[in-house]
Amino acid sequence: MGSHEPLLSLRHIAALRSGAAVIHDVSMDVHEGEVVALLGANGAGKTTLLDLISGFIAPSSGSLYMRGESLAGLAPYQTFRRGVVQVSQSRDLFPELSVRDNLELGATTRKDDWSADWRQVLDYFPRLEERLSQPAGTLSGGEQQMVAIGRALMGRPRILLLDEPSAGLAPRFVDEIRHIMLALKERGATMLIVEQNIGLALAAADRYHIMRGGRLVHSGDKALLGPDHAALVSSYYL
Ligand SMILES: Nc1ncnc2c1ncn2[C@@H]1O[C@H](COP(=O)(O)OP(=O)(O)OP(=O)(O)O)[C@@H](O)[C@H]1O
Repeated sequence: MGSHEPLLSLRHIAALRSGAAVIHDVSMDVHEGEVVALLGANGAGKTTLLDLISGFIAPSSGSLYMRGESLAGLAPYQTFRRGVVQVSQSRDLFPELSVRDNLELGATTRKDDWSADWRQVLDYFPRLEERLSQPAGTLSGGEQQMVAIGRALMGRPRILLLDEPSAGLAPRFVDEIRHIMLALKERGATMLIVEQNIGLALAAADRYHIMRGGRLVHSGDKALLGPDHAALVSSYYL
């Protein structure tokens, strides 16, 4: 049980959706402070894998561990309390509630003082500070994504799962997402990032896995990828 024990560990995970096998024999580790990109075409199983880690779906076989403790049978709120925080593609904001209330919801289960995280989130996303009393539903898609990420950070995640944070966003918001990923990486955050934008996914990544048909078909170190990385990575999608 040294410091080399992974923060998150998946072993031979399989899963069904509506009775069909969609994840097959996936094993992977994410270490503390590591950023891992999960790549692959639509339908490869990336979201399902994040949902398995968060406890929204139970594996049909295999095991999941957080620091050596099994996550089997835990409900999503229990994995959340262990520090697994997912920002789903749908963002799941409360559109009628203010930006402030949406952000604070991320900290409701915390007993400690979260004021430093509040300050940090507003430093990351200054445009949210100007909109704190606005209903979240009135924000642009990019701003809503910032609220979703900010709310996740208010929970002080041990591992942040990001599902396609740039999907549908205008280029300037994609740049902001890149900036925030790099800033989080700089501060030692542990992240598993699903992203169709390969360049964005790899910007902060240490390692990557490519999924196809519910399996990991290729894995590697970002540092070993050459300048043609997008072509190389996408060649595994087909
Ligand atoms: N609720 C569901 N019921 C049945 N099948 C599903 C369900 N959700 C996903 N699937 C199927 O599971 C497989 C994996 O889907 P998943 O959404 O995990 O892929 P993905 O790689 O995240 O793709 P995308 O980028 O489109 O979200 C696909 O074949 C998909 O059709």
